[in-house]
Amino acid sequence: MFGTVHVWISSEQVAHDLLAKRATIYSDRPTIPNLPDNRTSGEYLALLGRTETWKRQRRLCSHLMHTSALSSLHGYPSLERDRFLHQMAADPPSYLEWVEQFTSRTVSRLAWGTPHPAQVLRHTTFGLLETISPSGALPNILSFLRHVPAWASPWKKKEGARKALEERLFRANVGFVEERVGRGEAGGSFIRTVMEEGGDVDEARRVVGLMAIAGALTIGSPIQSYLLAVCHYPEWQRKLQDEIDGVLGGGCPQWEDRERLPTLRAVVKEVIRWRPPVPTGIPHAVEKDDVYNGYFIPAGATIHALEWGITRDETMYPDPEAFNPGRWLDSAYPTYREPLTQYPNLAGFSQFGFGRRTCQGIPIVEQDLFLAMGGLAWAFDICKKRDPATGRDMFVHWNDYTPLLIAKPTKFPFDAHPRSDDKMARVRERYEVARALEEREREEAEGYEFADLGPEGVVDDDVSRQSGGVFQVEEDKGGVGEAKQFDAEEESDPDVPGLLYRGSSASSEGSWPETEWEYGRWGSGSAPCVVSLDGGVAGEWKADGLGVKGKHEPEVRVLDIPGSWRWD
Ligand code: HEM
Repeated sequence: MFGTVHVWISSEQVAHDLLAKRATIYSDRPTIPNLPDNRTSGEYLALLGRTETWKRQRRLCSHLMHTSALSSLHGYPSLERDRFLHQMAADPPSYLEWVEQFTSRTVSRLAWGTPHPAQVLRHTTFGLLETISPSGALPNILSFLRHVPAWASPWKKKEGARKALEERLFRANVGFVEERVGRGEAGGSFIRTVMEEGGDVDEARRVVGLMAIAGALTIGSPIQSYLLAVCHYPEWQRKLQDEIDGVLGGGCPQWEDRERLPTLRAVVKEVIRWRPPVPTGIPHAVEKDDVYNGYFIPAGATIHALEWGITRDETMYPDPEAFNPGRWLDSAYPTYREPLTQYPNLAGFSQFGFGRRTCQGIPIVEQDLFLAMGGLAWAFDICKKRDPATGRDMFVHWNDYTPLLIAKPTKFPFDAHPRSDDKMARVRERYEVARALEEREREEAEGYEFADLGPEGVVDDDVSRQSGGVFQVEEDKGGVGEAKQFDAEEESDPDVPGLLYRGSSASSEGSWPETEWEYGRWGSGSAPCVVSLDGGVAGEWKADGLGVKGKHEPEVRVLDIPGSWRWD
């Protein structure tokens, strides 16, 4: 393809033979045309070539993950899960937002001991995903476009602005931990561990940043796929609920219960198999000419372990299109393994890659997914939504996923019926604990400048925008919304992407928490966003790939428009 040889592997055995057994030559990464220094810059460990920097960074990443796993990830996933269940109970249609808040807040806590950077992290991470995905930026397909000079390249401008913001975010986060360590108030985090051990904080800033990036957007995919799976396979939701109720006698699954909940672990693993979060894998590169089964593979070829294909192998996964956690629990299946107190688990699963480049985040993935899916099954009966007009189930797609490197199901309708009043009372109780902590954390962070990102960690500026203004909006949410300050930015260059609006809103009657909003103008997102001016609809567009970052998918009425702001 345009002068590069690509090798696609859709068999786990072949992937293992090449990428693991011949790891000495198959552990490099290819150059990403739209991020041409990815192999050398030391910014993103997962994208580095097989260099000394990669080896050092991978060792550090592995050490931090191990240390954190030993302390059960400081209980952060469980704390955020309780908040997540509460959000889901309050407003199920906004599940995309709640899922992403759950994953990005959890990983922010793990990385820096605070959830505060989560919103900006989501923003910068999504941008990086676009930068490196084949479908996210044209130079990744038409590689000669990488030679377009920076001033003329919309991709370079966009990436430059994104990177600058990310850099400021990561520096600010590390500064925050430093300050808190100095005061003896820092919660457990990867960065704190490095500081306590006298490690290289400068390098750790990048490694921990990459770990946060890796966790912020990936884990949401299987949580959303779980919701999709139980809409199509309600019998597995029932089996899961039977196990949870039978074993825990009404309690909500905690990480300590994992040995006793094999069905829950099987559901977690099967969701990942059924809908691989990284369906095309992250490519390796081969450093020397090689021959395998009569095929010549030239040095420099890009090697893709096609995770999707691997999960469709009928010898390993009979009836592969079916969502069937039973394949991990019943000795009649080739994937069954004993003892069930330990298996199934995610260690060594093909979906996390091969050889020396395997994923380092499995302890986080495993705990986040166990708690999130276990909590959802414990609290809700998820089912297809009934159309009030026809009385029929509304359409839920089967496999309509987003096109970037990390694939997620596009939005679909469902109902989340609370399973009992008692459970909802417990959700509220546990949320109160999480909320009290959040209040304290908000106060702590108040005096701290998170890279000038604003008191709520909202993106404050972006070089891709060229002028700005401030105006007021009122949101349409059953008449109980409080109008809040909104920042709007005009973009004079329609080809330069960026946020058009951002701001925050809160209910004046306490019916929903303060939330942040971001609206974009173009991109691949699917949430429609309507903006009206002076009561009339002035424009309608899809929110950018970030989706609508607030809790609502509202109509926004602009009340006051500054002279500098122009509709275009
Ligand atoms: C559902 C969630 C996740 C999935 C499906 C996933 C999957 C993957 C895959 C397929 C690779 C490439 C492996 C290869 O090249 O052979 C990878 C690499 C990596 N992952 Fe994950 N990952 C997930 C979450 C995480 C999390 C939470 C972290 C946080 C620490 C993480 C850290 C990494 C790192 C550091 C690498 C690069 C390793 C290297 O290049 O040496 N991942 N992951």
